[in-house]
Amino acid sequence: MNLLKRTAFIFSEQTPSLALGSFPTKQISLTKTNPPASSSSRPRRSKKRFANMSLEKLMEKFLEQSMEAEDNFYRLEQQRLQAEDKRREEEHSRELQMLQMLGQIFNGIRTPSTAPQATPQPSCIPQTNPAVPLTRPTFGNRNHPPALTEFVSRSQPAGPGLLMEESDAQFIERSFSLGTAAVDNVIPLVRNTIPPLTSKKHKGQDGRIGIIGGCQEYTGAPFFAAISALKVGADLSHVFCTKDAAPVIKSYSPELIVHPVLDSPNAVEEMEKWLPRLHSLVVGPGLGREEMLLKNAKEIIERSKLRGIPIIIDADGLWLVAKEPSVIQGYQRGILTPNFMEFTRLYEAMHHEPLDSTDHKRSAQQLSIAMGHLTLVLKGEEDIITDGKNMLSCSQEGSGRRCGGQGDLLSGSLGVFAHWAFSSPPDAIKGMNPSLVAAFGATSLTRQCNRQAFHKHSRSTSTSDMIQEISSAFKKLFES
Ligand SMILES: NC(=O)C1=CN([C@@H]2O[C@H](COP(=O)(O)OP(=O)(O)OC[C@H]3O[C@@H](n4cnc5c(N)ncnc54)[C@H](OP(=O)(O)O)[C@@H]3O)[C@@H](O)[C@H]2O)[C@@H](O)CC1
Ligand SMILES: Nc1ncnc2c1ncn2[C@@H]1O[C@H](COP(=O)(O)OP(=O)(O)OP(=O)(O)O)[C@@H](O)[C@H]1O
Repeated sequence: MNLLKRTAFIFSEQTPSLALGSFPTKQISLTKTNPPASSSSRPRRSKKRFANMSLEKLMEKFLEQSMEAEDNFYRLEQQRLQAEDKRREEEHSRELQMLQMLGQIFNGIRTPSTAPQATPQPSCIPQTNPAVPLTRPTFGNRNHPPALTEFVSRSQPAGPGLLMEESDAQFIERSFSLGTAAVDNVIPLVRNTIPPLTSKKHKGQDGRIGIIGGCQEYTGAPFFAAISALKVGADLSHVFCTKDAAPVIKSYSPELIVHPVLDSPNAVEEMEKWLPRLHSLVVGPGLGREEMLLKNAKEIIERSKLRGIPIIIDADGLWLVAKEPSVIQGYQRGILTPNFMEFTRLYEAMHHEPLDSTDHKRSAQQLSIAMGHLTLVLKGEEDIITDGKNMLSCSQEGSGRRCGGQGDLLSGSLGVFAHWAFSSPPDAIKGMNPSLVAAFGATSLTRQCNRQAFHKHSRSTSTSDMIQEISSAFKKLFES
């Protein structure tokens, strides 16, 4: 009723056409109607009721028409999005065809007589070797080299069974840790990957991140990952979770786009529709270990690999990898982020022998190599980051507080850093593996958030407190 009174006030203060835009002025005249001559003799109350009744009708009509207008708007918007999707897919498939042709030409130049002829491929399903990253759109205001340059410079063979420059044993012996020096050496590279904030860009360009996870038991983990991605600088954050987890996750934040599809009968198709729009995928936070959910997650990983999307695998996603390493093995845009427990499980699954826990760096390197030089982030007192050839260690000061969910903050942020790093030209990161740079950015940030939050909340520090620190920790590390 208060709303009605307020509306009546607004209408009566303005001209009809200003008050209701395109709504017929006839209706407005209701509010302007002068009371009948005899009204002065009526009791004051009934006059009020009469006025209210007119307003109710007016409001009803108003609401009806605005709902109609809204419906029209959404219908048109949906048509626009569909057309946009189609355009992008065609563009994407043209780009892939071009890359495949260039790849063939390039192979032909390197080994003219022995290179096998690639069989023609359907335009929209690239058969690109997953070890060869696909180019992705670069940031608006940078003079990036053309796609060919990036393709050629990053198409060094790597992965299981592929040629490598040194033997695996040599890699291990040659391993190095940058220790504290890494902070000085790698942070500037992380900075170089961060897209500048300009008025020239549109929503989505700085990152559209997908999180696969969220089930009946775990709704916090995908939320932490998705909101962290937004806070780090992604424009849009999508969560693909089960039907019953969706309303819960939505209720935590209106800023997340939540798809209740992970347990639907056509889950994979539902999620795949979104892949062309996603820049990176984080698989595992709060996924759970139910067979059907793991199967859907596996299938979506396979389809994302075909599109060259950076894939971060954490938590229950690592459970899946321990059972079926081939799902991600050798994919050069894959990053695993195990805690020690998850690391041990993976190591033992790959090596079929107990982990020698005296030398974490060596074990991490061995596991990365066994996984086809996948980047591995072994979290702990010191975060060990390795792709089997190079090793970084992040010892940014954190705190002694180990509340659950910190790993989710890490994997969500890594989704964004990975997109930025893979979209940067090689010279911005001095030819370093983009996964390593991204992982270093995300671990430094997580630990800095932990430190800052602990400073304020000490033993009560929770992951939500850490997420509140993302903005200032980010500024401190990368923008000052
Ligand atoms: N709010 C939410 O919704 C949150 C939900 N989450 C979600 O929960 C799901 C399951 O994830 P998880 O990590 O609890 O499962 P799992 O790997 O079986 O570990 C279980 C046991 O392993 C041990 N352990 C753990 N870390 C260790 C270490 N560093 N070093 C050594 N041991 C270690 C420890 O054993 P204990 O100490 O009890 O002997 C622990 O109890 C997953 O989807 C995740 O995303 C979380 O993200 C948190 C916030
Ligand atoms: N002992 C430690 N000292 C300092 N930082 C640590 C320590 N252990 C973990 N961390 C940091 O905490 C973050 C999360 O690691 P953690 O091992 O808690 O992950 P997790 O168990 O996968 O988390 P989650 O609770 O989300 O599942 C990492 O950035 C890591 O650097």
